[in-house]
Amino acid sequence: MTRIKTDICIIGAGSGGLSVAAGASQMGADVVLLEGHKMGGDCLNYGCVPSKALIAAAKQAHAMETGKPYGVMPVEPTVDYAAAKDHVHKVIETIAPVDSQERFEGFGINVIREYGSFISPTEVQAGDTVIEARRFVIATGSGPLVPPIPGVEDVTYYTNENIFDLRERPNHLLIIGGGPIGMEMAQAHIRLGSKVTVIEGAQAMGKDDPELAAIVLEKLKAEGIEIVEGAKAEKISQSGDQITVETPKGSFTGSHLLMAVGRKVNVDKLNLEAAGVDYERRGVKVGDDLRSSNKKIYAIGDAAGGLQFTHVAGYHAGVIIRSILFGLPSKAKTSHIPWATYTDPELAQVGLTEAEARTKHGAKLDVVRFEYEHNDRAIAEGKTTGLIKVMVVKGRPVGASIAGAMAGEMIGMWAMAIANNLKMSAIANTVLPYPTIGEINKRAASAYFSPKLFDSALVKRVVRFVQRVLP
Ligand SMILES: Cc1cc2nc3c(=O)[nH]c(=O)nc-3n(C[C@H](O)[C@H](O)[C@H](O)COP(=O)(O)OP(=O)(O)OC[C@H]3O[C@@H](n4cnc5c(N)ncnc54)[C@H](O)[C@@H]3O)c2cc1C
Ligand SMILES: NC(=O)c1ccc[n+]([C@@H]2O[C@H](COP(=O)([O-])OP(=O)(O)OC[C@H]3O[C@@H](n4cnc5c(N)ncnc54)[C@H](O)[C@@H]3O)[C@@H](O)[C@H]2O)c1
Repeated sequence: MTRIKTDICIIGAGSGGLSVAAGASQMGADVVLLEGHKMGGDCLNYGCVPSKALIAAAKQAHAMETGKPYGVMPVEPTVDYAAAKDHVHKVIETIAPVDSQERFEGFGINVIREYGSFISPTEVQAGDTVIEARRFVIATGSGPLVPPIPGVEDVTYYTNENIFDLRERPNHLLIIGGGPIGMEMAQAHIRLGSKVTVIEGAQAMGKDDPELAAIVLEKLKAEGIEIVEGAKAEKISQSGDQITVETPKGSFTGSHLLMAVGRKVNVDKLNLEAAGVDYERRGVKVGDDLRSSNKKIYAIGDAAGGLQFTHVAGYHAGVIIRSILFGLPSKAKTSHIPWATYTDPELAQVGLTEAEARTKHGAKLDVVRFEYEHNDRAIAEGKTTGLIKVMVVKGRPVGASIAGAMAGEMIGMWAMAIANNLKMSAIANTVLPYPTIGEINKRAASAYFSPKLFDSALVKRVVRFVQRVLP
C-alpha cells in the first residue's frame, strides 16, 4: 500500500472535480484527483456534450424538411443514424483533451484512475493507495435512476449511459420521463426518423413555468411526438423485439425504451459512514458553504443534492476554492442560477418563476411579457413562436422565463442582471444591435417602463409644460 499526503483530494473528475482541480493546482495547492471511470464525467461522456451533438444532427435533418416557407423545396432527408452517432463521438473526442489525464497531470496534479472510498475521516483509499488530505471534495456526480417498475429487470432498456452508443435507429422509441433528458432525446429522435412516445407520470417539463412549457410542448407535439401526461409507468414487458409500458392512460408499445426518470447520486462506493459524512437519497447533506457534516469534506455538483447542471458544478468549484485555498467564508446561492432545455424552441429559466414570485412577493410583483412574433429577426428567421416573461420587484428582475429560439443564450442577460442585482434600467439602457433575437430582452425591459412613461398623466403634464417654456 502506498501512502500520500496532500492538501486537497478530489473524488471524481467530472465538471465539478476538474474545475476544483484546475483552479486549486494552478493557485499552488497540492492536489490528488481520483477518477474511477472516464475523465470528464457525465457531461462529456454521457450527458450535455453527446445530447447537444445529437440534437445538432437532428436540426440538420429537420431543416431539410422545413424549407418551404423560405422558398427552399423540402426533401425527405436520408438519415444515417449510425453516422449521426459517429458525429456525436467525434464531438466527444474533440472536447476530451480538455478534460484529459495528461492535461491535469500537466498542472502538477496526481491523477489516480481508481474509485475512492473513505477509510477514516481524513483518509481515502483508491486501489492500493491511501490518500491523507487536509480537505476532501466529493464530486462524484450522479447516474441514471432506474425505478423498480415491475418487469423492468426483464426488458432491454437504454439510459443516457448507453443510448449514445446505440447504432441502429429505433423504429419506435418509448421514453419514460418527460424532463429535460426525455424531451431533448424525443425531439432528436423524431427528427432523425424514429416514431417517439413520451410517457410522463406527472407533467412534461414540469420543473419549468407551465405557460412557457406549454409553448414548447405544443411545438414538439406538432412535430409528431406523442406525449402522454399523467401516465406513470406501472409495468413493463417485452415480447420479441416489442416493449410494452403499461400506465393508467393505456399501454404503449415500441421497439426501444429509454429511461429518463431522474438521477441517482453516486455515493455507494464512498463509504461515507467511515468519514462521518451524512447523506440522504438526494445526495450528501451540505450547508450553503457546501461543507458536509465532516467540515473538512465538501460536496459539489450533482453529489451535493441540489440543481444538477454542469454550470452549477463549475460554480460550486469556485465557491469552495475560495474557502479551501484562502480560508475565506464562501456560500453558494441558487437565486441567480440559470438553466436551459435545448429543445426547439428552447426553454430557459433564471431566478423565480411567475408562480414562485407571486407566492414570495404578492402585490409587489410586476410581470412583463414580450412575444417573439414582434421581433424583426425572429420574423426573418421564421422563429416567431416564443415568449419572455420577466418577474420584477421594485424595479429589479427577480426571475426570467423564456421559451423560444436561442432562449438558452438569451437567459444570460437576466442571469447577469440577477447575479449583480442590476435594475431593469440597466437592460433598458443597453443598446443592442438590430436585428437580433436578443432585442427581445430589451423590449421586455421597455415593457416594464412603457406604462410608467406613456400612461402617466404626470409625465404628459410635464412634457406639455416644458414644450411651452422651451425656447
Ligand atoms: C443526458 C444528459 C444531458 C445533460 N445535459 C446538460 C446540459 O445541457 N447542460 C447542463 O448544464 N447539464 C446537463 N446535464 C447535467 C450534467 O451532466 C451534470 O449536472 C454534470 O455532469 C454534473 O457534474 P459533476 O461534476 O457533479 O458530476 P459528473 O460529471 O457526473 O462527474 C462525476 C465523476 O465522478 C466519478 N466517480 C463517481 N464515484 C467515484 C468514486 N467513488 N471515486 C472516483 N471517481 C468517482 C464518475 O466516474 C464521474 O466521472 C445533462 C445530464 C444528462 C444525463
Ligand atoms: N439541458 C439541460 O441542462 C439538461 C438536459 C438533460 C438533463 N439535465 C439534468 O439532468 C437531470 C435529470 O434529467 P431527467 O429528465 O432524467 O430528470 P427529471 O427529474 O427532470 O425528469 C424526470 C421525469 O420523469 C417522470 N417520472 C418519474 N417516474 C416516472 C414513471 N414511473 N413513469 C413516468 N414518468 C415518470 C417525472 O415526473 C419527471 O417529469 C435534470 O434535472 C437536469 O438537472 C439537464
